Amino acid sequence: MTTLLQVEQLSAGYGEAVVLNDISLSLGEGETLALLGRNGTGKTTLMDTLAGATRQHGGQIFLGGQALHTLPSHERAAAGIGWVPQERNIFKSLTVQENLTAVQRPGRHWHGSRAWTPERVYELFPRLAERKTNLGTQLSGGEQQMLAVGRALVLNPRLLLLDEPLEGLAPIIVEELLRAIARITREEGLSAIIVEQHPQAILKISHRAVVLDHGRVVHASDADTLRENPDLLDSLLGVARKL
Ligand SMILES: Nc1ncnc2c1ncn2[C@@H]1O[C@H](COP(=O)(O)OP(=O)(O)OP(=O)(O)O)[C@@H](O)[C@H]1O
Repeated sequence: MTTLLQVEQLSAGYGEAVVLNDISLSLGEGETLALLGRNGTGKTTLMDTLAGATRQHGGQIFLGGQALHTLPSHERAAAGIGWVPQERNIFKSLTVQENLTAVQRPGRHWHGSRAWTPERVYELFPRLAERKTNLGTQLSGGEQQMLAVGRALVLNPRLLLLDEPLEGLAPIIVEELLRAIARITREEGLSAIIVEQHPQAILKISHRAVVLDHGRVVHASDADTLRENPDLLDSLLGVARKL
């Protein structure tokens, strides 16, 4: 398995405050990582740090062998990071179609995979196809999340970062998004890191799992180890909860 992402002794935070301490992890090409932990343990900070949106205090990040830690955020996007932050950064004053075409990088795709285009995004999310001419403000929360994922896909990333993509969505939309995420990752082989508060659904489609507590890695294994051992999962998240 070729290593896609290599994180070494990463520490980062906001201003002088250090939130992440000595984080090391790696992810293979085509693998999905479930990033777990109770509230406030640093999951979002880690995603933001990979995307270049925090203050890095130490350590290194490599994507496909290329050093990311020296690059500003927009150059990390060009290097292959597709970031879907918690706040779903879509352009609300543009239509669905404009949101997708504004950021599209049509010429780029990796390892012979099929390039993502707005048309492919519509095929993945038929609800968006019906809303092509709607403004971002006219979309439901679920549709906004689909559009946020679609915007990251048309950048044709090497690594997709999904921060709580299911948060606050109706069960039927959660099912649709989970199916789409499984298709993108499991079937199409796009590498991803997914932060989620409800771990079972994400562990089912992930290869690897990492649990954070107090900004440190307290568990790293294959996803099945945690999925098949709910007591271990509870104790990892439960221990964190008591602290
Ligand atoms: N912009 C910020 N400035 C300063 N501190 C912050 C900022 N954002 C988060 N923090 C702090 O960093 C720590 C980790 O927060 P983070 O949001 O990364 O955790 P999380 O595991 O993603 O939690 P959640 O599940 O609630 O999103 C917390 O102590 C939080 O207060």
